[in-house]
Amino acid sequence: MWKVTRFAASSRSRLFSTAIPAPCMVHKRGADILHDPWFNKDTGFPLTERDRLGLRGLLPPRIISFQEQYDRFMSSYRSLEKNTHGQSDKIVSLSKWRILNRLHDRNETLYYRALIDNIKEFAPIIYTPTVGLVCQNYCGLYRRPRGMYFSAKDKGEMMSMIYNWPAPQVDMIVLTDGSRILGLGDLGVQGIGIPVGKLDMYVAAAGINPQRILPIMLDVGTNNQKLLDDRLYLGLRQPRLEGEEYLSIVDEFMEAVHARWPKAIVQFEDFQMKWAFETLKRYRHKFCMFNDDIQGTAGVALAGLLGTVRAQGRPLSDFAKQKIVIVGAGSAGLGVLNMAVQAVSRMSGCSETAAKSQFFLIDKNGLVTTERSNLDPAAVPFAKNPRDLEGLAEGASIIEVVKKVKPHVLLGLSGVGGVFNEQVLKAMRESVSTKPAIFAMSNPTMNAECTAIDAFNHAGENIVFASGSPFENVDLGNGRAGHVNQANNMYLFPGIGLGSLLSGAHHITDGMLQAASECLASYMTEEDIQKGILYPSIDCIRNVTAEVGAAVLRAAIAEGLAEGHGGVGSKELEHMSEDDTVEYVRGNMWYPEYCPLVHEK
Ligand SMILES: NC(=O)C1=CN([C@@H]2O[C@H](COP(=O)(O)OP(=O)(O)OC[C@H]3O[C@@H](n4cnc5c(N)ncnc54)[C@H](O)[C@@H]3O)[C@@H](O)[C@H]2O)C=CC1
Ligand SMILES: CC(=O)C(=O)O
Ligand SMILES: [Mg+2]
Repeated sequence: MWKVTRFAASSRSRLFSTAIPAPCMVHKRGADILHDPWFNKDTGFPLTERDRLGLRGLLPPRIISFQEQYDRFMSSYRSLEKNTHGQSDKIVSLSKWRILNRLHDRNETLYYRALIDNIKEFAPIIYTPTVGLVCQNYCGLYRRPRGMYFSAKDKGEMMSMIYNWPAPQVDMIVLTDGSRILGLGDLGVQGIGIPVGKLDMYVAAAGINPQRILPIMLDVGTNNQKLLDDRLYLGLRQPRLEGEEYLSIVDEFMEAVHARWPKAIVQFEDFQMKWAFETLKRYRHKFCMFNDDIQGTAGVALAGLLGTVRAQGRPLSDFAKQKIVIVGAGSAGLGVLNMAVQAVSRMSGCSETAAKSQFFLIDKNGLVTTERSNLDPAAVPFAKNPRDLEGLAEGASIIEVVKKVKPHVLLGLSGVGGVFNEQVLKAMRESVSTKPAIFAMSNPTMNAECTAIDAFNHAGENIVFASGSPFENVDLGNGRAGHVNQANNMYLFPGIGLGSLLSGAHHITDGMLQAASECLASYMTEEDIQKGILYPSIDCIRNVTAEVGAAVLRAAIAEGLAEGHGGVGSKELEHMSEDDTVEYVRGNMWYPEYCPLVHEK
């Protein structure tokens, strides 16, 4: 099941091709085209197109090639880096975000080419950690809308509103209600930055056509008093809707989307825990949707946990013997626990009840046991019976649990920066593992449970380390480096979305998600794993996504759910070999290059 294969190292930097891409129909002319980032080529419009589209005289006469436009942009970006040198991280990051965002607003083809070719450098700006800062400062940064906003005041109108979106077809939607943005809490309407950033990753990693993506903010109010008091706040100034009132808004939105684009995939993102689980249960058998924080995160964490077993030089079946402490019993932590327990049970043949014995769950009130009152129903199955705890009591602290359990893995999804303090990290030196693993998965960087430097300094140089937001590798002296992995759901959600889309399945099953995780787990070579490298470099993300997408597609075919997509039917899918499926997925990835524009009245 867990085959180890090596795929082409990088899909980066495709050459600037000379083949002429297929033409693209445009319903506009003249200045309207220049103001539409989907079609705009700025100074790149050739003369024939300037004539055909009524652009003559609206642009400076010299025609600049795509390559030259790209070089100009990168050179402005490098100048900005030089000019902001020495300023605070916040100023530098926001300046970088602004210059990228301006390009995004102006010319999407050039923007996505720059993003794809520099993904390692730009992902931390358009995605975590800078996207968190952007959300926090959204009202001040706001210049023009991106995506759609459905608010509680739109009740009864959503079925017609959805037709206000100008694109005829939408394939991928990322939806948030802004209630738990990264580890930053309730940011209300300002959370729209997250769907925008996630969909940028969809375009860059999965090659979803940017004309077919739709970021959505469902504004049902906010409980963030600071925002409610802020006169610049752009969202509804009311407390969040609760209960049936809340669900009726989400129901109406989901029906509206489904009515216009029945095949679109909807990714739920950064919902507070109660609604994350409730909406997943409510919609997963009715619509083609998934919750990235619960399901995408689980798959990435499981791949990393299995990599950790391999890094210890042990067979994968030893996963069933690993003691794992999970700090954070929210949507992400419980998602990981659910998937990990299922994997243990599957791999060892034991019941899920038996499989749970190796996991220890800690939340803000400490170790979760059956003695806890008012425990969230989603956490109940993982509460420990105090009889099995050999001295650990309900509510035991992280340090108490780590000292007693001596876990192989300490995994944080608490949203609390620094909870893996010096004492906790030092206690990991007593781990029963020769290569203990520390996963500080909370985002953004400030909310990571510990820094990479602290982890290697305090827990020892033999650890395996992963964080949700990027850290530099750690210099261990004598030319040695402590490798920092980025355990982030970005390695899976683009492939889950793309594979599901191409399968034409009506819903996303556990089997499809498991296939995604297994594919990621088997991506790394033994040699990399021995160096503590659990995940591929983000430079390879397009390749990873093609593999993951194909794995999801094959799982849908195996389950008899694949109905096909865009003229490729279920029979054709069934007859594809494994390699054909990967090529089929790859062949469906959009790549940014200027296509000839043809005006259609
Ligand atoms: N790396 C990745 O791919 C992902 C990372 N995350 C990150 O995980 C974090 C949590 O996300 P959710 O589970 O959705 O949030 P959540 O709000 O649903 O859950 C947070 C959990 O942490 C617990 N907690 C809070 N303070 C604690 C403390 N001092 N000690 C121990 N536990 C504590 C809470 O009781 C709760 O169980 C966020 O920072 C988010 O950015 C989430 C999804 C993916
Ligand atoms: C990565 C992600 O989805 C989160 O931190 O919520
Ligand atoms: Mg998230």
